[in-house]
Amino acid sequence: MNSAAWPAPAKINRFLHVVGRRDDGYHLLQTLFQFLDMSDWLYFTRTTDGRVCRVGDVPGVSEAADLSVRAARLLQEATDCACGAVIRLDKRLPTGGGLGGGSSDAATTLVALNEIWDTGLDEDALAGLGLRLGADVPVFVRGRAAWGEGIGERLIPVSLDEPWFLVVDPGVAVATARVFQAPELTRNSPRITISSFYTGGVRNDCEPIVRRLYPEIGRALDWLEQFGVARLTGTGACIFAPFAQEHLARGALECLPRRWRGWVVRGCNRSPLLRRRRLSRSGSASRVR
Ligand SMILES: C[C@@](CO)(OP(=O)(O)O)[C@H](O)COP(=O)(O)OP(=O)(O)OC[C@H]1O[C@@H](n2ccc(N)nc2=O)[C@H](O)[C@@H]1O
Ligand SMILES: Nc1ncnc2c1ncn2[C@@H]1O[C@H](COP(=O)(O)OP(=O)(O)O)[C@@H](O)[C@H]1O
Repeated sequence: MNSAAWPAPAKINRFLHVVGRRDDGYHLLQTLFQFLDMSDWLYFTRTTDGRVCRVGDVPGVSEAADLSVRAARLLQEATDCACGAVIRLDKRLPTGGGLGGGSSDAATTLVALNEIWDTGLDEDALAGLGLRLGADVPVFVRGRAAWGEGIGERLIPVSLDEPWFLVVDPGVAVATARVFQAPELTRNSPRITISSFYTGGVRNDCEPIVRRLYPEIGRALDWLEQFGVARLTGTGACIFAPFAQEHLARGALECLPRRWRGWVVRGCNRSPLLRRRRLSRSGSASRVR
């Protein structure tokens, strides 16, 4: 039995610029990923029958589509592993919220089952497998706050300030593909260097599109802006604003209109998963099929 709890933390995009587009339609980004001390929780039981299944309901996510189940099957195939797993997902992060919950569930599954099944892949191999499941999965596998380029898979670890954040969920599910398909999306933001982040010349290029497609998110941004710089994470729906001290963020949370949900959480440069995992140093990417 391996039923210990594994965290699948949230991420935010401290900023997000769209700097181009690949031939396959995917957008080239510049972004800063940071983790939040706020997680889904996953429980794994190793079995010997080779089956991967999920127990329990996850609202809006069928077992077959669940990225944790798909990640387990991918790891199994890639390593010819004969083991199976029963997966239980305690879903805490809003789905389609721009907090990367599904991608994080996939990354935690890859990292946890690599350990539980003893499949011996190293971090690069796991990140490569993760990329097949989604653009955001590699940063969760690596677990370090990062400057991201490409579609988010070219990652340079960074050490950012770790403020408290008030994160607000306006209760709308955003379809990432719909935002990226919008004709008026800015796709040619000039490339910047990391120092621009600290001098304040950054934004989230998806925000004007999201405000138009999902007016409730615009209303939430306007509300949060009274406390400081409010920004969308990823393609939304969640938004965040930093606070220098926890009590200031909690004071703002107390004023939150009742129709929205909010959390006061700490930004972290090392993800809760990184603290939990024990990656094999001798693992070999050559074991990936
Ligand atoms: C935009 C970001 C920023 O962190 O965040 P979210 O708001 O989704 O969390 C991510 O890059 C999202 O990553 P992820 O959620 O894994 O996206 P994927 O499943 O790979 O892609 C969903 C769809 O969005 C579009 N897409 C996604 C990423 C990207 N760089 N360019 C795109 O054009 C594609 O149409 C793709 O089919
Ligand atoms: N375990 C999962 N948790 C959440 N969403 C999942 C999961 N597996 C698949 N999905 C799908 O992934 C999509 C993106 O979900 P999520 O990662 O929560 O949001 P975002 O990409 O906006 O940060 C959802 O529309 C959902 O259908």
